[in-house]
Amino acid sequence: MSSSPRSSGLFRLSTLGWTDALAAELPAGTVPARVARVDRGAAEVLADDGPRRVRYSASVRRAAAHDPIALPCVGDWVALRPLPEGRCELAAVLPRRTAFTRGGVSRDSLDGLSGDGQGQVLAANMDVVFVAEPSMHATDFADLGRIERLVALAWESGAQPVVLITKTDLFDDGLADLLAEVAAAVPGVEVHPVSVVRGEGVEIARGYLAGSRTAVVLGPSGAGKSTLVNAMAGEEVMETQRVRAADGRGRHTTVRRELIPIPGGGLIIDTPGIRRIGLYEMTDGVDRVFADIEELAAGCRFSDCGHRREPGCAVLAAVEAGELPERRLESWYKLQREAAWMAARTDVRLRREQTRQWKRIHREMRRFGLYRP
Ligand SMILES: Nc1nc2c(ncn2[C@@H]2O[C@H](COP(=O)(O)OP(=O)(O)OP(=O)(O)O)[C@@H](O)[C@H]2O)c(=O)[nH]1
Ligand SMILES: [Zn+2]
Repeated sequence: MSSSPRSSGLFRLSTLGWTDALAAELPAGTVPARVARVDRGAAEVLADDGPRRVRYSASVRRAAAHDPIALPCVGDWVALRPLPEGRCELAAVLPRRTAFTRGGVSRDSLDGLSGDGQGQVLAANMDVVFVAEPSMHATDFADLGRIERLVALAWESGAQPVVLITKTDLFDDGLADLLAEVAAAVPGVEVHPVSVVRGEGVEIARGYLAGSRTAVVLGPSGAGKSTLVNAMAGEEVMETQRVRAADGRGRHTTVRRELIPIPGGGLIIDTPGIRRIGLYEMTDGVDRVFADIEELAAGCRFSDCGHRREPGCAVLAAVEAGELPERRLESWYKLQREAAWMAARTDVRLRREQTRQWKRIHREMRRFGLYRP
């Protein structure tokens, strides 16, 4: 991989977000690149000399088989190791500064909760998480519960959450009320109306990328994520309204997840709409979304108040007084339950993992004649 002065590789890398801190993590004999897209066992990366498709090294594949979190994902900085004939392999994923991780989804589900305790990283090393929620979706208004869930995950990612209420041109009346309701659902988070049709909010969204910052856009299918990314990039970079040729049902959906450099600076990651997004391991993501309720709870008579029927409950009093929507209280219960369930699953998974490792060690000891039960 030559980096002639003409191609000014370092300049190119810095526009992709490369920093000295990252340079310190780069293993000897490798060169850096940023993942623009992943598919089975290979990634498209942006290196100093342009895009390339690279396969995963054996050690990356092994790590990923052990824990899917270790799989390269869009936004990752990776180390490429040169191979013969000018090819190279993806030899390592550099430590992630931030990561948006959702709980794994499996077939078994319990009480409406599903997951196997494993996570999937949807995007890494972003500074901002845009939570895109349509103001109108079919006949429904913006889903506040979905916003709360995605913002909790966004806080947990380590990046700054920003809510974008999209397609506001479809909304005649009451937009200001809706925006106020959304703002109340995510205290401390900036909320902006966006209409690509009217060209509203696009510049505000672009402003978050100033200084080679990276943002990811997450939200349900049809939220207008790709349309917004196109407007920000000023060109048709994502396929929108793509008709599925095979069955002709006319469903449009983004099939590729991509890291897109924005003219004028910054990068944006588009993601396919996800129907159900489970919580992953939570530290304070849920607490931050419900900071207002946490604050109210400090005023409950009992310090272990469950806010269900206890006397002197300040949370229930706020619901009674119409200061706290009951919907929001229910949403808090639900996300707390899910976070606790996920934590329990993670514990089970870790224990199982340890047992597996012990069994392997015992097997090997036996093989080498070191272990006699
Ligand atoms: N009225 C209106 N329609 C919009 C706006 N933005 C996007 N749309 C339309 O909404 C539909 C979905 O837009 P997309 O950009 O494909 O949505 P997406 O969120 O990327 O969807 P997935 O790729 O399935 O996740 C398309 O028909 C767009 O033309 C907007 O600001 N106003
Ligand atoms: Zn209480």
